[in-house]
Amino acid sequence: MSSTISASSDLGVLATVRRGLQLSPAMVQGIGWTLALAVVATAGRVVVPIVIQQVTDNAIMADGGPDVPLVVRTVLLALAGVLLAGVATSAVNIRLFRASERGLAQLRVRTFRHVHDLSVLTQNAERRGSLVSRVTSDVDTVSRFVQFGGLQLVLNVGQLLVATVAMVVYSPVLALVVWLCFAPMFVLAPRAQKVISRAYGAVRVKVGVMLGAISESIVGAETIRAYGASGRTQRRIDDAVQDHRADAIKAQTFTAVAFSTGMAFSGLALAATVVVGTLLALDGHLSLGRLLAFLFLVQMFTGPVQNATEMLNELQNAVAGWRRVIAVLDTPLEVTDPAQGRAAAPRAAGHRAAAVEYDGVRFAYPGGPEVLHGIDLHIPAGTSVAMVGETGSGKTTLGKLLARLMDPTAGRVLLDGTDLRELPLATLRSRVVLVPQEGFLFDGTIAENIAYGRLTHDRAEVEAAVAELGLTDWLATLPDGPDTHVGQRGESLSAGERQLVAIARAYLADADLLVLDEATSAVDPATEGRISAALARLQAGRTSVAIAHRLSTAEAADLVVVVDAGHVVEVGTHRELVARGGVYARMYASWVRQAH
Ligand SMILES: Nc1ncnc2c1ncn2[C@@H]1O[C@H](COP(=O)(O)OP(=O)(O)OP(=O)(O)O)[C@@H](O)[C@H]1O
Repeated sequence: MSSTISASSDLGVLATVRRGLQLSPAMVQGIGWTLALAVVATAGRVVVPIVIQQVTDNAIMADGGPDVPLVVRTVLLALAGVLLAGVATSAVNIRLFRASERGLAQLRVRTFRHVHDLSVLTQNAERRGSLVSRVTSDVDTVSRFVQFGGLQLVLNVGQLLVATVAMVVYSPVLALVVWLCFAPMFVLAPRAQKVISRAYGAVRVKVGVMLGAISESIVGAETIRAYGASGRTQRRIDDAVQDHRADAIKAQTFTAVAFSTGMAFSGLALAATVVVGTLLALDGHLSLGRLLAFLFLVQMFTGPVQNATEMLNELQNAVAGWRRVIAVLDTPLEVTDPAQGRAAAPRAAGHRAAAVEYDGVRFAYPGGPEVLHGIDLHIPAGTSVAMVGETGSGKTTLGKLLARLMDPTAGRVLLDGTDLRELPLATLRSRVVLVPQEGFLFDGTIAENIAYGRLTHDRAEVEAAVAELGLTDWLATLPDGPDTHVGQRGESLSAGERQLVAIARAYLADADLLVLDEATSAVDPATEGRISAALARLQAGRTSVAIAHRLSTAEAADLVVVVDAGHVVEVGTHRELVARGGVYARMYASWVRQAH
């Protein structure tokens, strides 16, 4: 059964951060030094209040009148402290940037590889645009936090601690007053954090939906136009954008409320300090210098508390992003490499045909009914097979199982007696090649697209393959020959030309077993002739299973397999099956009637 990717992992905030950091170890490399530098940077910030206190109490208010040399000495010392703090701050910045970029690159690569390895079923279940958003925008929210918010968090926590220590040293009573003013916030903050966290989680999900809708409308632009569905598509995108907007505003509103609440508490703390501090000073419990220094310290204290809401905002966003990335990484791979991971068997020079066996194969698409009901079928090595049957009978599903794009829900598919699940994927991919109806062409030249079959850069190999398939003349008719650009997804080529490129690509891949999903698009007779000839050469000496849409393919095949409603109902040569007068004979008779 295919697993679908959950919208978001349900790990708690701390667990998410811990897991996120484990996934990008480079992010925390050298963090000890960075934290040590951060301590220096924050300690430097407390220099100014201390200087104010020292200068006021010991120099300006000195018993024998102002002591100017002491002022100069203290200020110079302070200057050195502030400079050191400045250098430490920029070092922290640079180190955090470098580490986070390295870590995020690890995360992107890891997530992308995982997405790539997920079975086609899982990828289908999750809208592709949404997957793209996880590798891009979700990782970016993590990056924003790690690079900016993370630094602020480190510095602010340090500043909070340093300010608290200095306040306690100067006046424990006033320090208590400040803490009491903020006490309600410390109680409220975790609750606010939960609400904000949920709100940002919803925003991340909506970003995925929005990107999904937009990318689908771009990929399917032709169909949308052809069916005059622009209005409907536009409405779907508009709705997705509006949904995202509504959720983003909600999340931002929560953040704004939290921020202004923080401001109110800060104002309260400052006012209380002025009142209580003045009373203490009047009673002679607090010097003027200490009172002045304290006012600065309160600012140092409130700064981080106010920033905390902003950081909380970024942290929430990052945690939401991290959770969605983690959910992708936690989706189990279905089509896994065999646990023992034997190295790919060295390829014998030249190809050799492979025997295929379906052994009690059953299959159901995720959440759907069973579509294959116990298939038993033996295909001898070197046979060309045509699978025929009504639309929806299960032919393509049988082909996909053979290329192990997914695994059967029960039973086994064997290649030369080995269960496909036990073959290292590298071996499987080199031995079995699926030629889909519409082979995906990448933006590049024809030669590059053919070379994709073997990831070769050897032009001679490509040209030899083209020649062996009898396509040299055809290629010469194109504007730039093999260097003709195919455009995005091959849109500058005709459907027939795209098929020829796909055939040449498969030929170069030199597999032992070919799974051909026959194209249904009609092409002109000349191209049709070329395709048939090239296909015949491609199939020669190999085992091939064609999902046939034309009975002419079945006529030419060694073996015809008739699939009906998820069962194999007839197997034999074309002649045998016509003579048997069963399902195939009826299909053939009706095809002959239509064709003539
Ligand atoms: N990705 C999918 N998710 C869910 N159900 C699917 C999926 N692909 C195919 N099916 C269902 O599985 C059944 C078999 O489909 P399959 O594509 O194998 O048929 P087919 O014989 O190849 O049809 P056609 O000749 O039209 O290509 C159908 O009922 C189809 O609706």
